[in-house]
Amino acid sequence: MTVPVVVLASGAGSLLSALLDEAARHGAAFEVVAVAVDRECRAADLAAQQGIVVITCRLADYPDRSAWDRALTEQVEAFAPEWVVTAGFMKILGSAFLRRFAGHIVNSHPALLPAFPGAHGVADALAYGVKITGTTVHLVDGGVDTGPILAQAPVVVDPDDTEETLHERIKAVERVLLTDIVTALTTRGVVTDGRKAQIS
Ligand SMILES: Nc1nc2c(c(=O)[nH]1)N[C@@H](CN(C=O)c1ccc(C(=O)N[C@@H](CCC(=O)O)C(=O)O)cc1)CN2
Ligand SMILES: NCC(=O)N[C@@H]1O[C@H](COP(=O)([O-])[O-])[C@@H](O)[C@H]1O
Repeated sequence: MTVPVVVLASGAGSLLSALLDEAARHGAAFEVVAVAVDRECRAADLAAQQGIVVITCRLADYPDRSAWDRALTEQVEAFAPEWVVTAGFMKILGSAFLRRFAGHIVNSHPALLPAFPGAHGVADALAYGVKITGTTVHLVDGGVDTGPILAQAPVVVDPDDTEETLHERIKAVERVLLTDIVTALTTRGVVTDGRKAQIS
């Protein structure tokens, strides 16, 4: 029995693609039952091409942020996911969504949290001059990129890196790490104790 997962995305969809490849594997632990996006993006096109339901929930279509958050929550809830994965989803989820899926939202961030949180983690790390950055997979809590960390992996910064070249190398690591963690969560679950999270 596969575990239902909804993926939220906003961008090129390479992390989504890795999740879909894993879900298509014989014996996969999870199934992507829907993809939710906040804008037209390649991730939406990729999902549609593979016959997966795409939920498009644009902030501009709602009177305010709370209404958007409630609408996104209701539309995702309709698919009864066991887990929600934010894979390049570029909106901060609000209280309705966080309450409904508390403890069951996992995010991939392209930096070694708590360093460089937010929407521009790769650019911020490059600008700071770090020699090593990386990726973090974490549970989403009431903050932004503050949830309990599930896994991290390092990526060396090259002297001639641009944001694009560095981000592509980070994504290559993310695709493997996020897929492994989603598989682990959907087969073994997770135990949290304050800031600490341990996959069972
Ligand atoms: N409540 C939470 N929502 C989300 C989290 C989280 O940790 N808590 N993680 C993000 C993903 N993310 C970093 O990994 C992230 C994405 C976007 C932003 C942000 O500041 N977004 C702005 C708009 C930026 C833009 O459109 O370019 C906003 O929402 O107003 C911060 C962190 C997924 N959601
Ligand atoms: N703070 C959120 C954030 O920056 N998320 C990042 O967006 C990229 C999506 O790539 P993709 O569209 O190719 O899957 C990923 O690197 C992910 O960590």
